[in-house]
Amino acid sequence: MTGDSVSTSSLTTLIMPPTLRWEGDPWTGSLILLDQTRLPGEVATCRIDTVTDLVEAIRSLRVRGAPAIGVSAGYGVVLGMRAASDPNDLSSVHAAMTDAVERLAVSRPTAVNLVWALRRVRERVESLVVHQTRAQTQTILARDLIQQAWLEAVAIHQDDMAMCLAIGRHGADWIDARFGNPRPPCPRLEIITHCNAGALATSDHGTALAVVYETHRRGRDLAVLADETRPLLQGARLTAWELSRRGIPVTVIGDGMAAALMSRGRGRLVIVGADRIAANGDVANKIGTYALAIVARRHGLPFVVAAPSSTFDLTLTDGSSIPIEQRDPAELIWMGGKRIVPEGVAVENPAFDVTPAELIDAIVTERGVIEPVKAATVQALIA
Ligand SMILES: CSC[C@@H](O)[C@@H](O)C(=O)COP(=O)(O)O
Repeated sequence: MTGDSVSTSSLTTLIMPPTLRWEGDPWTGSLILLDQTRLPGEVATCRIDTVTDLVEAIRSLRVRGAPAIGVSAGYGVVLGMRAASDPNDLSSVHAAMTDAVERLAVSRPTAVNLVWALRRVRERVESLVVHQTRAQTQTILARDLIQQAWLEAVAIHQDDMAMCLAIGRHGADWIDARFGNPRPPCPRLEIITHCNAGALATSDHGTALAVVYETHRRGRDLAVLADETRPLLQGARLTAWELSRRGIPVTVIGDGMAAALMSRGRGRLVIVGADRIAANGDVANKIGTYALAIVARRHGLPFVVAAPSSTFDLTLTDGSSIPIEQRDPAELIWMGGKRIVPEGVAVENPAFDVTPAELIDAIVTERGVIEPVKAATVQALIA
């Protein structure tokens, strides 16, 4: 893995660089990731050429956010196929694909977009292999197989951008219907969000933040309160960075502050993203989301989730069986290179929690809005 870096201070007027992109052709090109572990201090990219490097990048959150993990994993399969023991042999490339899919699938357990994208690439490659076997003539070369995998990865990438834009439109329609005329003297809409469900978590635009961007584009006066999101500070480091770069007023608050602010009339709406949504509408998202949903209900604020259909896992009847990633306790024990938890004290670090459907007022998808949130309405839009 190699990379380039530049200090952000000289870049404040530049547009955000892409979260991820493919550079070059399918056979020799690379996946270029914006290294999110280095934001906001540095805008640095890393060049990914192997499955091993991509697994490391996903685990260490260089690339993160459910949709962005899925899109990069699609390209990761291409990298794996290219590294086959005999890149000119069909069965060797096929075996390398299976190996890449298996290794990438376990890189992070909660975001279902990862296995969704891997399945799309695998199915496209396998349908060609089956076709080839039936035809009994060698019409498909190993390099064609790699190209087909890459074309599917590109399609996933493009679909993700289109889904985010559609989520933005449906979410902004929902806000217009709920809060009325967006033009002044309409009071400022203060939106609370958690973690980062923005352009950095997707190919572009985001999910929760796509709604913010579209609502802002339509002329509504709005501002965002961004939870800092302990322990890795995606809210403070990433959401605040991307919103300020796009000219949206943003204020960072500590994770425990939302209830107190709401009790004093602050915040009119909560919008968050999702990593996996069960068939009944239970939502797994960054740890702290559940607490935010409870305090939003207590104070009468609508609690909205924004996610593409690729985030739904209809094989799970409810959220109790969503796998929750347990991350290294060191993320909590250390801060800025200093130990903040005494030696010998136990630490737990679940990265996600599950918000029950009953606390969610609406789920905005690229297909429309699920409201009320329950098994029947999820089924009607997503199945
Ligand atoms: C559109 S992103 C939705 C979620 O993936 C996001 O809210 C989130 O929880 C990200 O967690 P992360 O651990 O940073 O990958």
